[in-house]
Amino acid sequence: MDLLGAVTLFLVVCLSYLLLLSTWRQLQGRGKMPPGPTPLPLVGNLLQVELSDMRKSVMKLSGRYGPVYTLHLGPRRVVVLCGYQAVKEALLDQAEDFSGRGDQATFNWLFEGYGVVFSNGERAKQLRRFSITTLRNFGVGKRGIEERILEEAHFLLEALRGTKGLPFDPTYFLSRTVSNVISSVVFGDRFDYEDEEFLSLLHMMMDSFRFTCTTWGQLYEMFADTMRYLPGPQRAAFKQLAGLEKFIERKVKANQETLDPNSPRDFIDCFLVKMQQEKENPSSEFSMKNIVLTGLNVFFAGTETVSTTLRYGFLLLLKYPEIEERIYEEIDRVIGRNRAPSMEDRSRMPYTDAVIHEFQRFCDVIPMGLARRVTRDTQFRGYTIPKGTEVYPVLGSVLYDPTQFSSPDTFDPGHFLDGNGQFKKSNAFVPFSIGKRYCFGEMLARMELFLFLTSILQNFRFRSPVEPKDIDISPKLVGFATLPRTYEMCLVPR
Ligand code: HEM
Repeated sequence: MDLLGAVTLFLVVCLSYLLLLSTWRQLQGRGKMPPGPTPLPLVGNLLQVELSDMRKSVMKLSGRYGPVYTLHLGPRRVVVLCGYQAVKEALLDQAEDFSGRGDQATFNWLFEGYGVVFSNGERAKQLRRFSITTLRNFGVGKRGIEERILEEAHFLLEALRGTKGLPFDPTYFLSRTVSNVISSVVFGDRFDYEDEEFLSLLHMMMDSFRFTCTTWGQLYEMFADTMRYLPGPQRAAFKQLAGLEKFIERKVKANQETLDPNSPRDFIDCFLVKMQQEKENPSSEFSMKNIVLTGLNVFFAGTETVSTTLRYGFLLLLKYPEIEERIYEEIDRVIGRNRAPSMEDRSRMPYTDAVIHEFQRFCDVIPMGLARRVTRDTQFRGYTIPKGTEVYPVLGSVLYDPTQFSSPDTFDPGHFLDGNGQFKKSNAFVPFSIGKRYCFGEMLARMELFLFLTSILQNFRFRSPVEPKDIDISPKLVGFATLPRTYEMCLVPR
């Protein structure tokens, strides 16, 4: 055998060994893990999923392997939970076991386990408790924030009047407005709609969020360890996240310089005060890194989710003008034209409430949920899931569960109405997830959705520049989030 032959043989033997080792490792850890498609070495189940629509893929696989199964996203082994029953049994009935946080690879590039959303254990407990209390102290879930939302609605209506009935893309109208509500809490003030820095922050949030929904973003979920060092669209997302981090760092510094511990102005001030109070406590999680990343978590989570829901919801109303018509009737009957809407009106507006619930169900903004992790070796439905294993509670599979909703693929507010036209709750309404790590922005989000929608429809009628029958309400991207197609609309004063 010549030298070339010997080298080739050596390489083939090495490669085969590596492939066998990788397969053996993947299979070995399985024990009594839930069943699932057999993974290939290195790439896992890459060939069994459609990266352009992970929600569809994971739901299809559940048809074959059942509501609880194991999936290999490249080298990442996750347990997938599909359907109302499985998600509820895990996240509610075994809440403590499933209370850990899993990875979201794009965001992990920046967060690395810090900040309230992506932390685990004691850090997550301290940051979550603090964040909930502080938001409440700034009026979230109470009258205080309602006034702030209505004030912001006023600015929005003003800006919308400026469109003068001409077609416009509502994306930034909505994100500026929504973002200003959470900005008032986190930074103590709203931004002017024309503020260049504000617009660039919104772009950074929107673009990095969008990246997580693309095929490339899903590929990154699988091969982040390698791809993070390679060129590609992921680098633009990192740059946007870094830009957001820098902005919050500057805000924290400015607050530090002018802090009066006796009268905290915003979330950041409260965190700074807590840092001072706990500076002698070695197990305190109130650190510089956590203030910046928690501030960014709340700012980001409070912006993209609500504005995407409204944007998708408006498209649905353009498609179904008869539904819009019924909301007008309810607004005119309950609120009238001479005063602003209030949260007290909601219980007397079952149809509007049902439409908003149906927006959230149909839009399925976070379709795969935010990955969880089991906090200890966990017995679940006869399987053993080892401590630390990641879990995907597929919220979309609950929101579209045919055992819970009569016609899940149809946009129908009737899913939330009883025979008398009264609002009907559903346990499968889980866009904010459930259990120990459920979204604590839920109250705020629901107030914003109701007050912004009713304020706009009290003043304007929607018109679509294209025929309703030609409007495509299927999503443009489905990945970490579900995003609607880009569209234009016109507003006619009522
Ligand atoms: C339509 C609006 C919203 C939707 C659909 C939504 C959805 C979600 C979902 C699915 C999770 C994961 C929960 C889990 O793992 O169980 C979550 C977590 C979270 N959300 Fe929201 N969210 C919305 C609005 C907001 C708002 C307005 C805020 C601002 C306060 C916010 C802040 C958070 C935070 C901080 C977490 C992490 C909680 C934790 O890890 O303990 N969200 N959200």
